[in-house]
Amino acid sequence: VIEAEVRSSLISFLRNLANDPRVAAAADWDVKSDPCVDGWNGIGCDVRNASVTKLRLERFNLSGSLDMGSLCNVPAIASSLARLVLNGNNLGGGVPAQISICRQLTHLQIGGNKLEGKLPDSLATLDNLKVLNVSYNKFSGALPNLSRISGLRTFLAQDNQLSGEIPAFDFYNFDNFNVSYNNFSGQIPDVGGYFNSSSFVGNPLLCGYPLQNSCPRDKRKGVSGEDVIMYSGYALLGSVLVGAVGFKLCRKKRKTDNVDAENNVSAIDGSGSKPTVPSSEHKTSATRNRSEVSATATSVESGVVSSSLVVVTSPTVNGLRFEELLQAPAELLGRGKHGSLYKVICENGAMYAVKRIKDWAISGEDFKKRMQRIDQVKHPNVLPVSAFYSSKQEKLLVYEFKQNGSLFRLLQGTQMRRAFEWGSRLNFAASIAEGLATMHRELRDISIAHGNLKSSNILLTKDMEPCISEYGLMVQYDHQDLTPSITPTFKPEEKSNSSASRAFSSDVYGFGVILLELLTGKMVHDKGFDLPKWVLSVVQEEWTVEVFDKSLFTEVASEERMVNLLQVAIKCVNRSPEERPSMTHVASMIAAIKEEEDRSLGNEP
Ligand SMILES: Nc1ncnc2c1ncn2[C@@H]1O[C@H](COP(=O)(O)OP(=O)(O)OP(=O)(O)O)[C@@H](O)[C@H]1O
Repeated sequence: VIEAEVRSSLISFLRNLANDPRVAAAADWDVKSDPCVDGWNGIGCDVRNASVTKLRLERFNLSGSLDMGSLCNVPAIASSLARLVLNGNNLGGGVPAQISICRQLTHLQIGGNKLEGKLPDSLATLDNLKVLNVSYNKFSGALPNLSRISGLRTFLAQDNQLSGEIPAFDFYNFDNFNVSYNNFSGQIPDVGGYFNSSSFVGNPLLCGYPLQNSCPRDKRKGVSGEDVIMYSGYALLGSVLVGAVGFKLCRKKRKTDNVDAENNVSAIDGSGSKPTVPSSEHKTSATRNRSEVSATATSVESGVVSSSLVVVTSPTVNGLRFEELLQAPAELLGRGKHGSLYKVICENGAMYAVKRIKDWAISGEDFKKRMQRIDQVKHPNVLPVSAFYSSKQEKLLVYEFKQNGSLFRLLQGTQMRRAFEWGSRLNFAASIAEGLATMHRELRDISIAHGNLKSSNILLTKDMEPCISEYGLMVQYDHQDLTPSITPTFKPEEKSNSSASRAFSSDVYGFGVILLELLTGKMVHDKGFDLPKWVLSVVQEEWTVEVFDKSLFTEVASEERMVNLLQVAIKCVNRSPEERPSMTHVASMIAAIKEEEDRSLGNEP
């Protein structure tokens, strides 16, 4: 039964929306009845949790306004409402900023109304949004920085009076995109060939590909980049380093036994202003294979000087300076359960991905040892950490930024009929297995597994080779301590006698899921979809061929080897961790399949 507060807020929202008592009455919105049990018109529920998840009133003759406050200020609604669909009515007024309190919204569809004013900036904080349709309204002004919503797949804003520049969207992620017939200006961000001019026409001041009119030369640069910088400027380190007014980067002696990151707690809190950073010279030795440098932060409050950043020098990060990292604009790329990821562009053009993990209960010394041990194992299919930083509250891990994205994105593109052929998929499987097997072998003695293996953590190098990122960032399940720090939601319940072997077999499970994604073209990230379960049910019905990605059959792919790889995947996702093979075994099974594939290709006329 839906609680009274929810019912009365819904009634208030719906009555404002309808602006006509007859519509409200006809829709059975009655505070004395239950929206889920008595089936109010337009309301969708999750009956098990007694919560309202959808509000769908398309072409319902509504002529009122959006009173988002009465809806979203009720926590029980804000935490459950995923879809608000009001297309094709006569709604007027604006979109109130309180809409962002409804944090679970995945679909906001308010196209074909008479809504007006500026779209609130708070819209850009709706991190779960996948579909946003504001088309055919009277919206004006600049768009909020919607490019920060990494999961956005559909953005429809055609036929409004929107102006300003188009945010630097990553068009790769979009299934639908349309901003035609508005007043947008400036250069169109790189659409990467995913959308044609029909998505942009009818904006006289817009220029560049895919429109015919090229941009004036001096305006070409930095338009969309500035947007990103404006939004994100200093977001990363500004928020990390409040309270610290002076930073000095100093070269330290090679021995780093005095690096005690726990000391610098006082220099750090989580609020948000920009630190002042006096310039200082620092160069790492290019001749040394591995050197360590630490940056020093001084807290005004405490006067404590403390070490912070450890740069693990490699050819790609030689010369990386902490101060440069601090000053570089940072763009938020993702905010997961366990940390946020930022893209940082240094002055020299070098790009880094900085992972910020909060509340990892590991001592600074242990963290440092852990990172250094991981760094000692080198494999071409594993992305090394370039630098790391530790305080009691948070850890920062700096990686090279990989512009070609992740396997997750590659597979998503495949769902949109972009080619990813069988041979490459098999190579991916073999390379990831090799990389993971090496890491497992070398780090088994100190029990460091990956901990969060999934296709978005498999990045693509510039040669489109896969590399495993974020190895070992997750605290392991300690047997005594029953707080599982990281367990991807798709994993089955596991009962293992050793936390270490549990972590390694979890990686094998994660790898099995990646294999299934490669083979089926379906993504495990889709909420509520249990890919291993689905595959097993199909295979048990002896419809094995049905599981494979249809696009694989357009080429001469060996069905036999696909089935062999599927069998490896099924072994990996065994619900019992003890039954799963080791990664070394998995890698050798896949290598054998690959050899067979190569032989068969060689034998072909
Ligand atoms: N070094 C990198 N270079 C380029 N893109 C990266 C890099 N590291 C991660 N990404 C991408 O940035 C996005 C956000 O990363 P993030 O790690 O926050 O997401 P996630 O893997 O879904 O979450 P989590 O790892 O916290 O479970 C992902 O799409 C990921 O593929």
